[in-house]
Parts: sequence; C-alpha cells; structure tokens
Amino acid sequence: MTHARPLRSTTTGAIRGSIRVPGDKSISHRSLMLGAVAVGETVIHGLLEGEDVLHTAAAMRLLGAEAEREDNAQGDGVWRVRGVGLGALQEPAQVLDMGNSGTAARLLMGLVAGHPITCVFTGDASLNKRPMARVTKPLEEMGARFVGRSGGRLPLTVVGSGELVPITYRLPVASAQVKSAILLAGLNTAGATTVIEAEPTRDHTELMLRHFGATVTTERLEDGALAVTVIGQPELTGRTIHVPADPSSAAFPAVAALLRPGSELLLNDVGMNPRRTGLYDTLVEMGADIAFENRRDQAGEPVADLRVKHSALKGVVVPADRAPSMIDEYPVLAAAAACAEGTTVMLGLKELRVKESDRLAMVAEGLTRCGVSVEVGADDSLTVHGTGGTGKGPKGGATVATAMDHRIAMSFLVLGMASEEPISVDDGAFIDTSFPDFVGLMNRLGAKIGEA
Ligand SMILES: O=C(O)C1=C[C@@H](OP(=O)(O)O)[C@@H](O)[C@H](O)C1
Ligand SMILES: C=C(OP(=O)(O)O)C(=O)O
Repeated sequence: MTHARPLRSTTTGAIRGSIRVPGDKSISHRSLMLGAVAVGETVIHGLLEGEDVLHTAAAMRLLGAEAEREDNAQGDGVWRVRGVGLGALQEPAQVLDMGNSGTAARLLMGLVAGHPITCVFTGDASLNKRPMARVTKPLEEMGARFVGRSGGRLPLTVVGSGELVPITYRLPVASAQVKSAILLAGLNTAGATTVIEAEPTRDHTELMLRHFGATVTTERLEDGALAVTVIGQPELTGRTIHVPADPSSAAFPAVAALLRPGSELLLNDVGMNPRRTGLYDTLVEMGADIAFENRRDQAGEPVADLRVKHSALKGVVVPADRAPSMIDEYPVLAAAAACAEGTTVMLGLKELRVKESDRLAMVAEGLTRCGVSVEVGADDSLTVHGTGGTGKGPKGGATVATAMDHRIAMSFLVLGMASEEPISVDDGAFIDTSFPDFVGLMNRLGAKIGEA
C-alpha cells in the first residue's frame, strides 16, 4: 500500500451479469480469531482475502495458531486454521500490525486481553488516528492494562491476564467492535461477562461463538436494551464455516445497477443478517426494484440471492436508529441519493466521523466537488439534494479525495458510472482492504473504471 493508485470512472451503460462478491469481512475476521483459540481444525470456505483479513491471519500466526490457504480441487480458496486452544495464545515476537482495520485491532485487543501475554498493536496512518479508548476502558475494568501514547490511539501495548474479572458493561456507543472485544475478553474469564446494547449492532460474534460451542445468551431488559452474556472458559471446538458474500461489498454493484438504465444484476449468496441490511431496506423505500430470492440459512447466517434492476429512486428520510444496520453503507447510499429525485436526509451519522476517514466530511466534500448540493447538520446529519431519478446523474468532472478509505473510493467510482463527466479518486489502493478485484469485477459487469 505504498503507492497511491488514482482511478477514474466514466459514464456506463447497463450493468448486467450474475456474480458473487467476496466474503463477508466481519465474519472472516471472526472465523480466524475463533478458529485460533479453538481446539482442532477450523475449515473456512469463502474467506475474504482482502488486506484487512490477511492482517488478522498474520496476527493469528504470530500468536501461535496455524492459518493457511489451500487450493481445493475446484480451485476455490479454502483456509485451514489449527487452533491453540482457549488461553493458550503465545506472546508474539513481533508487533501486531493491523493495517487499515478497526475490526481486527479492536477485536484482537479483546481476545489477547484475556491471555497472560503482552502484545504491541499498531496500524497504518488511518487506523492509528482512530479512537481505541472505547475498548481499552472496559478491558481495563476487567483487569487488562494498556500502555501507549496519550489520547488512546494506536500504537498500544496490551498487557493481558489469564485472570480477568467478568463485568457487566453498557455500551456508550452503538458498536459491534466494542461489544465483540468485551465478549472475546470474557471468553477466557471465569464467570459471566455481559454487554448491554441499547441499539442492536451486528451479532456475528455471538452467532459464531455459539457455533464454536460457547454459551451465549441474550435477555431483553425493561428499557428495551439487549443484554448479551458469554459464559467464560467454554470448550471451543474447530468448526467448518461458510462465509456469505459481504452485503457491504454487494452494495456497490447493487447501487450501480439501480442507477444505470437497462441494468439487471444477480448478486449471489449475499449475507442477509437483519442487523446488516439497513441499506437494502432504505433502497427499497426509495423505490429500488430488488428481489430477495432463494432465502436460506448458511451455517447460522441468513443469505439470499439479490436480483437488482434499474429503478427511478426517490429521496427519503433515513432515521437515526437505522445507522447500526447500515453503518458502512452511507457513502454509497449518498451516491444513490445524489442521483435520486428529491432530497434524502440521513440522520445520526456521528460514528461516520471515526471510520477509516471522517466519512461524513469526505462524502460531503466529494459530492460538492461533483456538483451535488449537500448540507451537513450540526447534529451530524447529511442532506443530499438529488439531481433526477431517471438515470440523470450529477455533473461529475472532479477528482475526489479518499483519505485512505476504501468505501469512499468505491462509492465515488460508482457515482462516476452515472455522472455526466468522469469522476476520479485520488487513491483506489485501499479498495483491496475489503474488495479485492473490485475494478475487474465492476468492469466485467459493464463499468468503465481505469487508471486515472
Ligand atoms: O464488528 C464489525 O465487524 C464491524 C463493526 C462496525 O464498526 P463499529 O463497531 O465501530 O460500529 C463496522 O463499521 C465495521 O466495518 C465492522
Ligand atoms: C469501518 C470499516 O472497517 P473497520 O472498522 O474494520 O476498519 C469498514 O469496512 O467500512
């Protein structure tokens, strides 16, 4: 990731085809981490081989597990993880570099906090700016120690313990990463560790912990919040995992197909966990023609095939309580909103400010450059005034800054497919963190994305 890779996207015709986007990033991270602390072998089909997940695989190896890709007879990548058993992660001889990935850093800090080892965590320039106190605070309450710069940013040294105390912790911010870090620390902690969440965030950790043999219970509290409890020191046994296609990655070709006249696209095997599908609910409200076909269950996670056809979209108000279920999809929703008829208002976007970039600022700045009228509210809302709704997109003709953020890059390349003049992004290299071969796949469907 040393060289910037500027990319340009030019107005395209119909988007047509049948594809499977790469595996779910959240589930991929978790399958490597849990496989590493289980006894025996975990076999992972469809692991995302994006940079973020490869950083997790490398970290698990440094912590003593085996995690390798093998080519099966069909030529598909299958990963085998040989776990060390819970409590037996080894002290790594090197710094754990989590690259661009908040999920990898925060979840793994939780997992190692419950081990009697010391680990140094770092990341790239984007990750090292992101807030970590949200995980270090509850983990300190459990008995782990953290040493690092002031301000609670990486690089940080985690001094873990095999004798953490269980806590009950109410999340101050809706975050599956914080919830997961605490549950993973609770895994090697005697007793019951409970996380209370007022707003439902993605539950892949809970589902996968159960899949590996842990006891995880949920209880609805009087105030409507959900208490999630893990019982510590379970027997975790290696499992087979089938990773669904990532709904957050499918969002980009889906929006491209909605925007381009004549499009019909089939997206296979897309994860449909209800805590992830806020974007699709919103697009349907905007008038999107999306059929959810062949709904089924795949190793504990719901999946479906999505048939997406070009649609005239209308602006809507997206309520704040939908944010956790579509948190990574606001940039591409903003691209869709820019092409819709009327105004779209997205409420409650404060958390977008602490992602790989300040996504609220980067989206607003990029759209403005492309000739779209937007307002950012003092309440962290984003208002986008659409340019049409019948295939007519914004003016474009600009280069957009991406600030090391894959989703900003992909969102503006999708917008360039529908704008009057091409849209360039200053750096598409970070797309490899979550969606390897994004450009090749989009171009096979009909996009015109190339080097700028
Ligand atoms: O748990 C996860 O896998 C993730 C949780 C979300 O982050 P937060 O927990 O910070 O909201 C999301 O933005 C991220 O891409 C993946
Ligand atoms: C926010 C994201 O990931 P992470 O927090 O893992 O860096 C993302 O993929 O959009």
